[in-house]
Amino acid sequence: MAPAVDGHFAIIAGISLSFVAVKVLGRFITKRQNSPSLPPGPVPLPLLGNVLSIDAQEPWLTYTEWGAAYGDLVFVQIIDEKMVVVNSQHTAEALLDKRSRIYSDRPYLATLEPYGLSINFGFMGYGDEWRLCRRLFHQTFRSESAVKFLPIQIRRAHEMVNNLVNDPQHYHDHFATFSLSVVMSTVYGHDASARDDPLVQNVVKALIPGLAVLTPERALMLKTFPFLLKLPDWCWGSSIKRTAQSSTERINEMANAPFRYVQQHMADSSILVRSSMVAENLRRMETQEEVSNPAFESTLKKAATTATMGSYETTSAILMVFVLAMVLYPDVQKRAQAEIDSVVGRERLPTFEDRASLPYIDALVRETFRWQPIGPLGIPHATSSDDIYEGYFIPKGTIITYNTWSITRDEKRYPDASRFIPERFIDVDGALTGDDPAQYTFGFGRRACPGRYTADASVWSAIVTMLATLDISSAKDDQGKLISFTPTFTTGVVRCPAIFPCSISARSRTHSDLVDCWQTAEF
Ligand code: HEM
Repeated sequence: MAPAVDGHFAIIAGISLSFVAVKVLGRFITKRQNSPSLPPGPVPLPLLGNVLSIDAQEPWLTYTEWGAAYGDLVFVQIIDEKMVVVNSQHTAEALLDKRSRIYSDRPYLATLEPYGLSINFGFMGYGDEWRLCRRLFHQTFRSESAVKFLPIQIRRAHEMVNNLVNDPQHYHDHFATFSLSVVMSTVYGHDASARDDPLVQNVVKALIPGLAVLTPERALMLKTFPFLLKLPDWCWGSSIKRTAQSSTERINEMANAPFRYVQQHMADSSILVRSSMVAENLRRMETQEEVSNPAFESTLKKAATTATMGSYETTSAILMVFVLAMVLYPDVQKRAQAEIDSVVGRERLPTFEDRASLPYIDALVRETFRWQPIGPLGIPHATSSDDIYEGYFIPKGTIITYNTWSITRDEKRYPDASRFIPERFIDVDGALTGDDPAQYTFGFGRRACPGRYTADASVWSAIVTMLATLDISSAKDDQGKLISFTPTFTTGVVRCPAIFPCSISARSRTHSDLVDCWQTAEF
């Protein structure tokens, strides 16, 4: 009988197991059916994902094409990384602004630590240290505080025009000096000399090679082969380690030298210390015992260095875009100069008090930010937990790339989008429209650019002063023939027009006299 019992038992057990298996399978299938899927996207290859389909030089062009094929949200697999590309302002706001609790992290970059770039809080993960850096930064650069820098910005713009008239060939260098001299004043109270300033040179020495290594390929290489940073000096391939070490040394010097400058000035009672982000916070640190000094000092140094890094390439790249537009669209330049002449006259230079009466200049500034965005993909965010948006599953740790380029190329919003047309921001009454590209060119949510008010004022003061005093046009060769060129752009953290031939000169005798006045004026 025993075998019969066993047989029954086996049958019952079999039926039960099958029942459980069917139940589990049923649940799995229902879950698969009900569970949200990843956003649509191109089919990935095994191991490599979609890497080979992406334009390596201008990835935003590929993402814009995919946006047209798959919609606002596109899922992309890059080797073992998940990425979601956001192709519209509306969806970027819905995720990065309205759900900023989830979408404010940054992806891990294997290049940051070894090259000394982790000092930049713009690349830090979302956490307490980032929060403290951002708070210190915000105190100095929020819109109400940033107004106190306006006189410095105007003064530096005058100095820049002076440099441009005297040495027009090196226009790009003068833009870089302008952008760094503004940030050096605001952050360290340092009045940089117009040329060859040692603190400015430290920045250029550190950042030109430092930012160049911030490419996704370099980060991927170090993530995949971290031993490259540990190779002994005699070994082939150890140059990467040495480049990383020297980058770290240069960045440390760039961070420490201006900090020491403020501390030494504060210690010397005979020197009047200019108000600046670092001086104000060091003073506060002396009076607030509860602040842990070394930790606070290190955070302050990070916030200050990030301001320099955040300003360096961005402001000068926008001014390069402006000059390119003036060379290619001379009628725009004429209309802008006519507005300045009629509102400000030719006897004085524009100031911020004139800004509200110069709508065409503001439209031109907006178009400069839109026409050739200097950050076509901004800085990527990352999710810190799982999310579901409009039925799509976005897993924790996904890289979120918002495609600013595709927003600027939306033909419904910007007809003839590839042309430089400031009039698109002017309404029928001649006033500015409500469409301001600052809503998307400075990023989104809690990580949106905290330097945008200073950036906007620097760019406006530089552009209005150049338009008031200079003529910018195509360069001519020795025979007087126009030199034609096809604009090209650098790629890297910031997309900037590569140096192109152009002619920059004072608009008239009156204007060159004004330039001479600034040269001799006591500021
Ligand atoms: C033309 C000028 C500029 C443009 C177009 C620009 C644009 C941007 C963008 C797109 C981001 C990333 C935002 C995001 O992740 O959503 C960013 C971040 C940042 N920018 Fe700017 N920026 C400019 C100038 C400046 C200036 C002048 C400063 C400093 C005074 C600055 C400081 C920063 C900082 C600190 C961050 C990192 C914020 C964080 O991660 O919390 N930027 N900027």
